[in-house]
Amino acid sequence: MTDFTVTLPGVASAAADEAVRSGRLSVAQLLDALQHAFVVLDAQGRVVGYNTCALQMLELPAELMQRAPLIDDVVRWQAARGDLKGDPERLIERVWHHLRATRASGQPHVYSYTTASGRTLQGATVAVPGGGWARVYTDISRHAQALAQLRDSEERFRSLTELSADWYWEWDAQGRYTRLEGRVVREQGIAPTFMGRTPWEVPAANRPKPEDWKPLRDAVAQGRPFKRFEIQRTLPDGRTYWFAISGEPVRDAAGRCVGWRGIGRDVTARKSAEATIQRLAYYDDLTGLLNRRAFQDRLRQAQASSVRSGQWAALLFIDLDDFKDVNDAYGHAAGDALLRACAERLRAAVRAEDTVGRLGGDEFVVLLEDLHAQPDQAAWRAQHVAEKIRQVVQQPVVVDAHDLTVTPSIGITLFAGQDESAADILGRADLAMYHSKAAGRNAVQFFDPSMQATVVQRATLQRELRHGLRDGELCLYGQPIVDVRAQVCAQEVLLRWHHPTRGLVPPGEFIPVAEQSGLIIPLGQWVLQRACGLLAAWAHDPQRAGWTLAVNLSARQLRQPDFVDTVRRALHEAGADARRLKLELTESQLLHDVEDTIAKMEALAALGIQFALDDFGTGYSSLAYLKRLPLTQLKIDRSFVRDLLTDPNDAAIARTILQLAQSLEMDVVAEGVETAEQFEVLRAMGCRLFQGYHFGRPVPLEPAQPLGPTPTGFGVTIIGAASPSPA
Ligand SMILES: Nc1nc2c(ncn2[C@@H]2O[C@@H]3COP(=O)(O)O[C@H]4[C@@H](O)[C@H](n5cnc6c(=O)[nH]c(N)nc65)O[C@@H]4COP(=O)(O)O[C@H]3[C@H]2O)c(=O)[nH]1
Repeated sequence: MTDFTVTLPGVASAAADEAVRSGRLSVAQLLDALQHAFVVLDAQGRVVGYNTCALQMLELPAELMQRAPLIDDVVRWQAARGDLKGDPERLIERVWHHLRATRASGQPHVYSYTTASGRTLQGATVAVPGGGWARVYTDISRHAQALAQLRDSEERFRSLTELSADWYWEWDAQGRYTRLEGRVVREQGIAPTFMGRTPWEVPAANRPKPEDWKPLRDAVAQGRPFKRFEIQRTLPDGRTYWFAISGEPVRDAAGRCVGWRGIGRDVTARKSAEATIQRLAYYDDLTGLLNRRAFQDRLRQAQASSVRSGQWAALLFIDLDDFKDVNDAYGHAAGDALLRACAERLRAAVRAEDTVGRLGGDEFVVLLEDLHAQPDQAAWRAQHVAEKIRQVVQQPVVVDAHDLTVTPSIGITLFAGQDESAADILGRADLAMYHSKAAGRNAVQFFDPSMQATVVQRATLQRELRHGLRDGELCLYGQPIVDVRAQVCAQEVLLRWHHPTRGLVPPGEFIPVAEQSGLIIPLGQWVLQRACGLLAAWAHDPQRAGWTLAVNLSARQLRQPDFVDTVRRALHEAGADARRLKLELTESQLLHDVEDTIAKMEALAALGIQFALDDFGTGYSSLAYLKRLPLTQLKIDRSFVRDLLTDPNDAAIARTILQLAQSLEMDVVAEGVETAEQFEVLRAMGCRLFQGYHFGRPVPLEPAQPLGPTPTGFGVTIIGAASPSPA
């Protein structure tokens, strides 16, 4: 056995090199210490050197190696033991081929094999000067094992993604897909669309808006894991599918997020099952309307929201009269068709935000929310909708060439708040519906008798108002507006209705009825025409020629598309001076469709018409918005004037309005001035125009009355009787 004393530059440390050089450490010992096996062959391929590690690692018997065997014998021995697989003679041929190739090329030959005992060795053969070879072996069993495990795990992962509905994905740190794996990915052909893009860059049916992606993008931005983020996409073949992705950040050694990985799961089947369950659980199969359970839920929500909004809501209970007869006479299929037609008509008769349900059989329910803060106004609106429903339901439905007609009996109840159960409310509406049936069917009844009375009264009033307008029962009164010297400079037109049996009906009672029924349009037009007529007549009267005439406008009038033309025509036909006409609006009227309102006001202002803002201070006017309107006058609401002398708040409000008007270059009229003291205080505050009982109550404007002295002694001239008329 030869012991080598060679220097291996770069392999051993300088100290080891020194130790070897000085003979204190043999190369064999050094390689033993490094856990490398070392075998040296001479030019004939005979083993001329080896270290202890070679015997252990290669598991070669010392007797064999001490005989200085040919490499051929060692190979035969190893093949016989099963370390090397194949025919020994062919193996020997291969060994020699590599030995020669190594010498010819000067390059080492590196190879690995697994012994019969399961050890994986990596060998490197180098040609050494003088014609021999050195072979160094390293035991790489642990590394090979780890590699095999990794291969196994990759294999398992691959079959998992092949067999399951889940797929695997990886993103870079920006959330762009960098890897997609799995059968589903292949089958759905999504990889070309996804790769290199973030999920939010690929269109999704359920997330059309950028903010729909916020939860996912936040998780990515903050490096947080996320679970089951659901996305609905349309496949290239047009089918829709749903998937849910879950992921976690991948971090580098410093803990920085360098990317993401996770799984995507096809949840289409679950989604469609959920949709079916939802439909079955909440919707009526026949009509697609909400079923009883879902409707009761909505009713409870409506109760909660009425608490927040302070608005009344109504529940309408609709039962079809004699529906059973249709079923008996024409069969169930015809009955079903009729129910479906009714459902459609109900849906069409209400606003999109109202709720329609079917409780079963021929019983339908309609929920109307946010009707009004006042119960009687809410009742009136509910009645209006119920009447519309009554009309549409009784239209014939053609089924199998038969004209089928049913009439509805409708019960209404109003509710606000959560003091009663949804079942109670339903019960009340149901009871009211029975009253409708008892009252002869095809009718609408309220549960609450006083509500019923109000609604009936209003319906009567509406009918009578229509007749009253036709029969000349309405007339114009005027109330003077005076200046600081208490001289009349304008009049406000106030409508009066001389009812044949009820006497004088105040406008507060009939204007809302006229507004709701739409009668306000012809009524308002009539007022405008008469007012213009008056202005034209005054133009020839030196005492009144300088007066302006203020006319109240309703919100609905202003919303008429041809409103500007209507006013222009009224002025033109009467031959009145537009500069003498003032239109009074309230703040709430201006809130509706601001741009349209401004456009109309500007068109009218261009004709010379002036605008006053009535009841100022009681609404929500924003100053920025006030500045945009062509207003010339603010009217301080009489509620502030009433307690002016006793309530410092009201005084402060009045003063502020005056200052505000001054800065906006507008006039101010103080309304409801009833005493000389109020007049004095307001005058001292800088108010220049006044209106109120102190100067004159509203009195008939037509036919024109002779002017007379004022009873207040302020030198005010009023039109009409010398004594105040009832307002
Ligand atoms: N307590 C008190 N009240 C005073 C005093 N001075 C005047 N009033 C009353 O205050 C109301 C002023 O009219 P408004 O604020 O425009 O309020 C009007 C206006 O909004 C509406 N209205 C009247 N005529 C018409 C009209 O032709 N068209 C429209 N759309 N609405 C009208 O009806 C409302 C009520 O009118 P009226 O009952 O005539 O009531 C009038 C008038 O009689 C006072 O010193 N003390």
